[in-house]
Amino acid sequence: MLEIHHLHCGYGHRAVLADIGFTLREGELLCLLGPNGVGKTTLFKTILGLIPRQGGQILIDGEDVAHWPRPRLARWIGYVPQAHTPPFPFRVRDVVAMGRIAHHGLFASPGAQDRRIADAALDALGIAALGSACYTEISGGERQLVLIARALAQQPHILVMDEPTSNLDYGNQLKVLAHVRRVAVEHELAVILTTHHPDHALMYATRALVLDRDKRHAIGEPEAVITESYLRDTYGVATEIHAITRRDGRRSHLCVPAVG
Ligand SMILES: Nc1ncnc2c1ncn2[C@@H]1O[C@H](COP(=O)(O)OP(=O)(O)OP(=O)(O)O)[C@@H](O)[C@H]1O
Repeated sequence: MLEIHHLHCGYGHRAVLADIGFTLREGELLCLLGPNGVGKTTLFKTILGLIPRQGGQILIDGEDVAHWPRPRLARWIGYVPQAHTPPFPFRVRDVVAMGRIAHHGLFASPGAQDRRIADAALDALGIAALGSACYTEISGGERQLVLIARALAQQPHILVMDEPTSNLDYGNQLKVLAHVRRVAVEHELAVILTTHHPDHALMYATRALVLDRDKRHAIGEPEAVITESYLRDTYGVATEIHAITRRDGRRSHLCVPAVG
């Protein structure tokens, strides 16, 4: 669904990432891991057309998006930004309904069906009770959940999420990742998200894309690319990655610090 070929990203003459390539298929959840400042958000902004690419191709459904008008791109890609400073004190329910703008245009009011979709997104994330609250008066974690609900209400084909769990409590981190994973499978949504937690990728991702300090990248099954040597070389910490069998019999991998 999304194909990235030899993509070069950066700001003006400043190169940040070079020669990035990967594909993202429907139903997939791709986790992007890499150290602070390596260029994860820059990659997302380039895919979203928020900054011009420095080279390469970004194809959606086989077509280069270089000259796509913004509304067409918005019908395909939903975005959950890293941080969001609310400009106006909208009600939470209205912020989520804004996700429907991609389908009807900026000046159309959301209809009953749009309201139902927005309310269902709030409900699915366990924040239906916040619907009437003022967006500027809820906590950072609640705001993050609202932005995720807005992106899901948009019903895009591709969902790009920049550290969607960074402000969430432990329970909400797991609930959001499990929900997004489920939506990806059930609605053939292609998801790419950044996280700083190897376990998020090991537990929930279908594939992982890892960037090292030299900005080289590797993509593959999470346990194939998130290795003890990658974590040691990239983050300077010793870890152990263990294969586990869960009580329901499913196999998984977990990363634990190797305490010296
Ligand atoms: N608007 C900008 N103009 C110029 N350089 C920028 C701009 N925004 C970010 N950068 C630089 O681009 C590099 C990559 O930043 P980016 O935000 O993409 O990193 P990141 O991997 O998302 O980091 P983090 O994990 O800390 O969120 C950094 O060196 C940063 O200083």
